[in-house]
Parts: sequence; C-alpha cells; structure tokens
Amino acid sequence: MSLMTRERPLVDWEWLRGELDAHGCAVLEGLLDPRACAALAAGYDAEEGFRSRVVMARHGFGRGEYRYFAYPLPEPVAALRRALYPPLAAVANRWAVALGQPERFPEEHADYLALCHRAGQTRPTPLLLRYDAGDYNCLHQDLYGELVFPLQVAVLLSQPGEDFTGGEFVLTEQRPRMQSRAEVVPLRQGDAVVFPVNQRPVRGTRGLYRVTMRHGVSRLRGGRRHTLGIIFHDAR
Ligand SMILES: O=C(O)CCC(=O)C(=O)O
Ligand SMILES: [Fe+2]
Repeated sequence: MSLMTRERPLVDWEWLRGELDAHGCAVLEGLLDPRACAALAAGYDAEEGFRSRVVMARHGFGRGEYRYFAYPLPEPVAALRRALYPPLAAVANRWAVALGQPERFPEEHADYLALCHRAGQTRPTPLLLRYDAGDYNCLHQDLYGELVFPLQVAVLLSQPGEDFTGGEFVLTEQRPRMQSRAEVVPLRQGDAVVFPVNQRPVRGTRGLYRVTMRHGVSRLRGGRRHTLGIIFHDAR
C-alpha cells in the first residue's frame, strides 16, 4: 500500500507533525476504506493468522478481547506498519532530542524491527480488538520490553452510530505535579488516531516538560466495535 498517490498525498505529514507536537495526537481521516475495514474486522474470527488471544476481563484490562497477529502479518497490516513508520520516526527522533533521551530511531521499520529482535523482542504486536455492548478498555500503555517506539496508531474499523454506540477513544495526559487532562478523539470508520505510547514533550511557558500518556476506550453502549492496533516495537 502506498500512502502517497501522484495526485494527492494521502497523509499530510507536515500537518501531522504539527498536530502531534501541539496536542499529542492526530487523526488521519479515511486511512482505510470501508471495504478494507470490513475485511479486517471479519478476519477476527479466522482460525489462523494470530499468535494469541486475550480476554481483557481475565487480566483486569477491561472487558472485550483482542488477538495479536502472527508473522507474517496480513499484507494490509504489514503495509500500514511499514508506510506509517518513517514519518513517525522523524517525530520520535525530535521528541527524543527534546526529552534528552539518547535513543534514535532508524529511518526504516525493518531496521527498527531488527533492533527489537536483537533485544529479544521478537513477537509481533499488531492486533485486532473486539468490543461488544458493555465492553471497555482501561487506560493503559502498550509497553512490551525495553525498546519502545514512542508513537502508535489505532484504526477504527467499525462505523460509529451504525455498528456501535459509545466506545469512544480516550487519551489522558498526566502532567508533572498537575491534574491530568483527558481528550476524547472522535473517529469515523477508517480513521486512524496517532498517539504517544508512553511520554511526550510539551512546550510550557517555562520550557519543555514531559507528560505521561495513557489510552483506552469508554464503555460501549451497544453494538460491536472493531479496531486495528499498530504498534511499532515488537514484544518480548
Ligand atoms: O480499541 C481502541 O480504540 C484502542 C485500541 C488499543 O488499545 C490499541 O490499539 O493499542
Ligand atoms: Fe492499547
């Protein structure tokens, strides 16, 4: 999949960088078309292609379930992971400099994965999530080892209002010695939200400071909601 057509870039990376710096998150509208969304969501029930299934209530993660894809990832998922990584790595590197962190991220995802694999993080992290009425996802961070790529993406595969109600994507930002700030991200089917895994730099009146981010999903009031999660580091 190419995120750039000759006529029009599918993603305005300049704009995205500005949104991420200013607000910590950004929405890529219509990243997947409804057919691609439906095909991915229907794949949730496939017998093969996944390495594990997690029932959230069993772990205190919330209510609902998810499945981690196995390698090789389905082509649309692999293509998205590959295509979204380079521009996000540029943001990640700027953030690392701003936060005074020593790590730098290679330009290509294959090279970053090689680092993960060398560090023993070899299991794929892209996942499909499924929520039914009453389900929710507690605020969390998707950390799976020492190596953390600081941005991740979630694509809403279902149509709000039609397939489900409630179930909003929520981000919280915990500021040092201050009260936390919440953000609800409105998404339509096929929209992707880009957000920080763990921390991000915020420009305050007295310089840069570091905030801790968490994400989750509010309770579904009805219907069924599927999401595709794209995390760029692999898991131990
Ligand atoms: O279902 C959602 O919108 C959130 C999914 C999630 O937690 C993730 O992709 O890491
Ligand atoms: Fe998550």
